[in-house]
Amino acid sequence: MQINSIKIPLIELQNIKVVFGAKTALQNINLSIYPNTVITIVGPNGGGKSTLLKVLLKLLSPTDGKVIHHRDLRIGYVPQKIHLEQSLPITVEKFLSLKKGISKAEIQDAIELLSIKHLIHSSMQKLSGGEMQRVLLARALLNKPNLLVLDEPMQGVDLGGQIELYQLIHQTREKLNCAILMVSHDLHIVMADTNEVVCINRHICCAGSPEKVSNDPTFIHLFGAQFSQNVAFYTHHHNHQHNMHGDVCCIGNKHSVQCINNGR
Ligand SMILES: Nc1ncnc2c1ncn2[C@@H]1O[C@H](COP(=O)(O)OP(=O)(O)OP(=O)(O)O)[C@@H](O)[C@H]1O
Repeated sequence: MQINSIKIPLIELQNIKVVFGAKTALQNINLSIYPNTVITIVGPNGGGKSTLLKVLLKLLSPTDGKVIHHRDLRIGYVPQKIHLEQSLPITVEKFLSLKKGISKAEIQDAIELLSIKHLIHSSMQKLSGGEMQRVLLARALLNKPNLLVLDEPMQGVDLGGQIELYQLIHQTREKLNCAILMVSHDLHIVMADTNEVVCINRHICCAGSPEKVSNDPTFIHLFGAQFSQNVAFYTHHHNHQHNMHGDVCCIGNKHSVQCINNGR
């Protein structure tokens, strides 16, 4: 059975609770991830985001609750960072070929999709933050995932690189038609293409569209009113607006003062 119906989740979390010793890291977590959707998980440090990813990926068994993976689920996972042995240099090409059961053609496809051909002979240990993220993304795509899980993909990447990397993630999603689940602090960059934001602080504090969440008092309390306004601004989806005379006054993300005022 194809899981292209919006009704069948790729992953379902039911009443998840995770306790570490005396500490409750997560409780009452109910979450469904549907095909072709983009979910961004936000929350304060120590709020349980990484723990939630581990539970989702079945790397950690919850203390209580159920994790249901659809049988056709194929996950591509981009971790926050990987540990590389400095004394054992490995090229990008070799690193990508370590994944079992993957053909040379599939590696080639991923290299082209992520535009990393110029890096294939480079040592993994010498890549910049942005280059490393591209390589990790290429590796995650090798098994043609229908769910891409990204744990803070913009960490260690400079601002210009972040926008470029995010565009690559966006293109990848369009090409593979996959769902994306991402933990990110860079809401102003990722929000525009996010269908749902889930704000976690041990439990789900608020969830919904970026517009809805950025106006939620809990979100404003956690992230501040100014930040919340920026998020609302970046979630403005139209690629143009008209002024009172009917002329187009902004295109893409480039807004003139006039159109911002008109938009309010
Ligand atoms: N293996 C563990 N043993 C004990 N406590 C843990 C363990 N893993 C996580 N914790 C605790 O659970 C809480 C949630 O941690 P988690 O790493 O999931 O938060 P986070 O939202 O990802 O944080 P950050 O934004 O700082 O990465 C923290 O208080 C953390 O100290």
